[in-house]
Amino acid sequence: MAAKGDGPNKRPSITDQEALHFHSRGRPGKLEITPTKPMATQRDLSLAYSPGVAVPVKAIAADPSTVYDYTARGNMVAVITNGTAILGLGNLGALAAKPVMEGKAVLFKRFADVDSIDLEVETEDPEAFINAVRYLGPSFGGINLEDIKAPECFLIEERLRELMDIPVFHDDQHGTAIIAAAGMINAIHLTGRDIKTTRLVCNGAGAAGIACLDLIKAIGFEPRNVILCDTKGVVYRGRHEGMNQWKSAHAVDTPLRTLAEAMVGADIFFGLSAKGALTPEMVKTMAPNPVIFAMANPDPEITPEDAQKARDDVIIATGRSDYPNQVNNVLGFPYIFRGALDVRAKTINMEMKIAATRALAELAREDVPDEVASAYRGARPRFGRDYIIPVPFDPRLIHVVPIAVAKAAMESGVAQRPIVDLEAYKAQLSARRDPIAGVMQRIIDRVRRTPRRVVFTEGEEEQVIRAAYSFVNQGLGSAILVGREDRVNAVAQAAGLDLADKGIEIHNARLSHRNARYAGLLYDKLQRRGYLLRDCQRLINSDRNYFAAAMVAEGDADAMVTGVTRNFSIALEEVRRVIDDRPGHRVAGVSIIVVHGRPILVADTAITEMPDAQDLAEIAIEAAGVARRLGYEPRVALLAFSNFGHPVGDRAKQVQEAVRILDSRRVDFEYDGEMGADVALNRGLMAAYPFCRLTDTANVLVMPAYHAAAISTRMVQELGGATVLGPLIVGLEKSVQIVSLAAKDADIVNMAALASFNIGG
Ligand SMILES: NC(=O)C1=CN([C@@H]2O[C@H](COP(=O)(O)OP(=O)(O)OC[C@H]3O[C@@H](n4cnc5c(N)ncnc54)[C@H](OP(=O)(O)O)[C@@H]3O)[C@@H](O)[C@H]2O)C=CC1
Ligand SMILES: CC(=O)C(=O)O
Ligand SMILES: [Mg+2]
Repeated sequence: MAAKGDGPNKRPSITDQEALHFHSRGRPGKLEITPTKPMATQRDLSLAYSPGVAVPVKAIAADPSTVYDYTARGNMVAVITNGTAILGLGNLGALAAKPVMEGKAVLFKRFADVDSIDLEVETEDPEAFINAVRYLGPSFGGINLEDIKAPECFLIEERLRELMDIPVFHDDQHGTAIIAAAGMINAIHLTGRDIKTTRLVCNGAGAAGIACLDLIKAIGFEPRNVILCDTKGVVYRGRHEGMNQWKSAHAVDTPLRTLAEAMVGADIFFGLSAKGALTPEMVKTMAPNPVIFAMANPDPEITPEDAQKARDDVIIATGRSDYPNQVNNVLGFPYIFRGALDVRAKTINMEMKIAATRALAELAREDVPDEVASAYRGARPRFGRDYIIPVPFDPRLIHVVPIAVAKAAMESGVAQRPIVDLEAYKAQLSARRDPIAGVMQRIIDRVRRTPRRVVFTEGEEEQVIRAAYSFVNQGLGSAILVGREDRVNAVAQAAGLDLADKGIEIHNARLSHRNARYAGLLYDKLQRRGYLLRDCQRLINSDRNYFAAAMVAEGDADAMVTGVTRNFSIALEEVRRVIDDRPGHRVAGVSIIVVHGRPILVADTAITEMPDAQDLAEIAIEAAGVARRLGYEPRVALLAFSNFGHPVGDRAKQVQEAVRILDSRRVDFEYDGEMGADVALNRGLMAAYPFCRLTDTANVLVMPAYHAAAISTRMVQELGGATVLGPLIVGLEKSVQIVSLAAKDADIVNMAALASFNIGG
């Protein structure tokens, strides 16, 4: 299993020992169950369990459809196997299948927020297996059958589909077929073939092989051009040995008898059989520009190295994540079930499978975001021989494939709960994958309605150019890039982006006719701080932060985004030399932390190192203002290490004083303190202080000092799986946001949207 290499498209090294350690470290295995409701108090217990639980029981008994309102059924899929065809390792039994099934369950969650549990059923008797599964229907919204060998898998799936009123989907059949067909559509396109005349050989006549042939024929392959092989060779009409009805359906009239004979002149090879089944000699006999999908796991029918050694014109895909072109059902099952569950589809039919296939094929042809480039270890993939199918880490999959599947379910009449507003559905889907997306969506909607001019300061950086392009392309506003025109255009061109087409302006700070005006503005501000006019001219000419900030200060742009080439504090210092604080406001940093879909604002995460009581009160007011602008009614907790006077400490006294200042200022939002973070965020603990003025857990946390704020936000990000947006700068007269040095194009777009939303104003 060891693999070697580094750099783009090279195989990372994984040893057997690392794989075992990965599975055994910490809590053994890969998944655990987390409750979605609080279980802290006696009252919680009474609601969740007896007596409260009796109420939904009766409601469901009276109206079964309410099970989706009161239980987790609607988002719960069972991954079920008997372990008779574990990957390409063969029949190793139900117990040995558990790591793969746990893996499928976590992929469901990771990629599509579908909850899932693995069930390993110890029987090879199809009837016993069917009975074990059929009665589990009430527990689940869908059944994902996995690694059950052919031909029993066909019988089992067919019977369960008849018996159960929820989607039953054998992933190795249909998941594999969908991904393979999507990759194949693109490979055919790239090699200029016609689907009607393309010749395909499929080695492996089991679950995956048979389903692949069913699907490719449904999308246009001529049956006479498709040859199926198994351990006995070609499946020809009239063959008796090792046959079954599913193989017979794909048998052809042919004198060919062996895989080697079938491969002569073949355009495409599908390998769904076993390691090493395809030899370099066979590859040499294929048609020009041959396409090889060696999909056996974990070891393919032929390695890409051997295939490429045999033919330099080959397009090769495998089922593995450590080579380019991973044709693996992980691209399908999470998203297909997502779409099916969301419309409460009765089944997953051919129309839904074809819709998923086409959506995946089309997505691979689009420009890819930075997140995909990182998954490819920095080498941004472009549609072509080494990128015919999206990568599993593509963040667009979650809002592309489920929508296609859901629409097809609605159009083919199997959706029990059709979705009317597909745009809103798309936003919900994005939020499942990226918690910040939910918070951002309302901002994006507002920004779209009042588009602004945003200056992207570091205009020669590729991720900034991509962000500016995407900002305009999404209809969020217009973009100005600061940089040398020839450099900006060269980077844009290499990235395949036409800036002129989007009306994106480029301003070279050194050559701009506005320089004198901007230098005058800066001189007005800095002349009594030791700066000469010529110093100001030099700063405007040579430093993009000064130039862009002056542009915003002078009203030539509405907002500014910077930060990918300079440290946060340095960039902020430069901006503040040009842009004043907003009168009556305080400049502060507010971060948005999202954990389990719950957004919490934390301040001050950027500016005042050791705030006094007055500072803390002002920070609370700014942070509450941000919460309101984001659409949340603020409940502000002023934090300390103590709770309402105990234990006593100097910092705590500052916080108590800040609360008194807020009292005297009669602010119009809920606040209280001092309290610990646990009391602020846990209703049960807060209940121990019945005089606490917050009506519910806090959604704004004011930290006693910048250190505590910065340390705790980074800790929850690293240890607690939280997503953090910001710090957002608030309290400046003009809107400026500073991204982190590692910001990707999507992060920069988010910050540009926040800057346009005037979060900083
Ligand atoms: N990349 C992906 O996403 C996926 C890959 N796969 C891979 O496909 C393979 C088959 O899986 P699955 O269909 O579930 O398994 P099955 O047990 O249902 O079927 C296996 C099939 O492969 C055939 N076969 C086995 N060895 C050879 C060989 N050396 N030459 C020709 N045919 C052979 C068997 O032939 P016979 O009928 O004569 O016994 C049988 O038809 C596995 O390697 C699996 O990892 C499966 C699902 C998804
Ligand atoms: C990927 C997968 O499901 C298999 O190889 O069986
Ligand atoms: Mg499988």
